[in-house]
Amino acid sequence: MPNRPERSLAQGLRSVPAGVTVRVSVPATSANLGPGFDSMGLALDLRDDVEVTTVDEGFSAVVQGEGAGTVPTDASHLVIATLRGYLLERGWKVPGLELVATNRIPHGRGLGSSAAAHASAILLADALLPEDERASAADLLNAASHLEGHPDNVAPALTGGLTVSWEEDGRYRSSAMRPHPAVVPVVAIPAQPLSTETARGLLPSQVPHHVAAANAGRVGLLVHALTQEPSLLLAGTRDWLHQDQREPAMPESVGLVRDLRRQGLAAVVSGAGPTVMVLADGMDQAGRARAALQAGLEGSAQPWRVSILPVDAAGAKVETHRSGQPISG
Ligand SMILES: Nc1ncnc2c1ncn2[C@@H]1O[C@H](COP(=O)(O)OP(=O)(O)OP(=O)(O)O)[C@@H](O)[C@H]1O
Ligand SMILES: N[C@@H](CCO)C(=O)O
Repeated sequence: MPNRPERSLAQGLRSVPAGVTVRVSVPATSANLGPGFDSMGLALDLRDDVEVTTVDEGFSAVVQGEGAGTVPTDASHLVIATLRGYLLERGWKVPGLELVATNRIPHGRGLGSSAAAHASAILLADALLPEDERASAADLLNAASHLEGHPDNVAPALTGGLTVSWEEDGRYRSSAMRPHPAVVPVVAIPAQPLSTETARGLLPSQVPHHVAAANAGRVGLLVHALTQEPSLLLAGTRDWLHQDQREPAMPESVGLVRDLRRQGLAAVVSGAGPTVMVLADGMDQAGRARAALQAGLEGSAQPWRVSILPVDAAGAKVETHRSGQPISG
């Protein structure tokens, strides 16, 4: 059978043959959405496209767009390293890879760039395997979430739309919903990044019971507001668990969120920040949110990109091409 992998007796690993091309396209995501820390996420219409081709030897990456000139272009590239690690866990290896990434998701801004990279790697690795070796969607979500450390970005990156994720007995799971069509995300993305690791380091290990209870109530309301009644988004996005605690690392963003909320706009810190996102109720409010963001950022010492970033409903897309055969979805 053409392209059938051969067993490597030396390591007991099977090898993906050279000449296989796989492409993946994964959307940006905004996690937390206010009170849903490490559980809620929304896919946004901005994509990273990654293509890998298996070759006889060597690992190299060509990176265009976001991260070009800063991320590694050798075997330590996040997608290449993650892809190889996952294949190894599955009992496979790849002799060499050429990767071409067209990145549009800015790094370290709270828009799920690392989750998109982890999801891309797992999907690409899975697509390189023969069909009878492929994992289920639930297993792919679990694997990518473990790499990320939490599932809130990975889940919407895979399924699109709005997701609620949870962990049970060491396994990550997720449920996807369709957001109400009136919900329009508006983002303000600063030039200066903030690593998720730094932002997580500012969180307390414990919170009072009444704080946890208040946040839990707002998450329930948030799901209702996002899917049924967007007029409740301001109340539904109220958080006490993480945004204020992270203010020292992103004072401008947290100050802007407060200012916008006082104006009646459902503003949140996107993911671990420092991007600020307003979940607007309809296009008129989205226009007001954009103007309010621009006004609030006048005089900032750094440039910000303010734009409407619609919800992505499609999630990740994968295409495979096996030596000479047409690309298949
Ligand atoms: N497409 C990519 N290719 C290579 N490395 C990447 C890619 N995307 C992210 N990274 C790595 O991940 C880092 C950013 O991850 P980090 O978790 O700090 O922020 P984020 O994922 O953009 O934001 P958040 O998790 O808050 O949504 C980058 O600095 C880079 O090292
Ligand atoms: N829930 C995560 C999202 C960023 O990866 C956080 O806020 O730290």
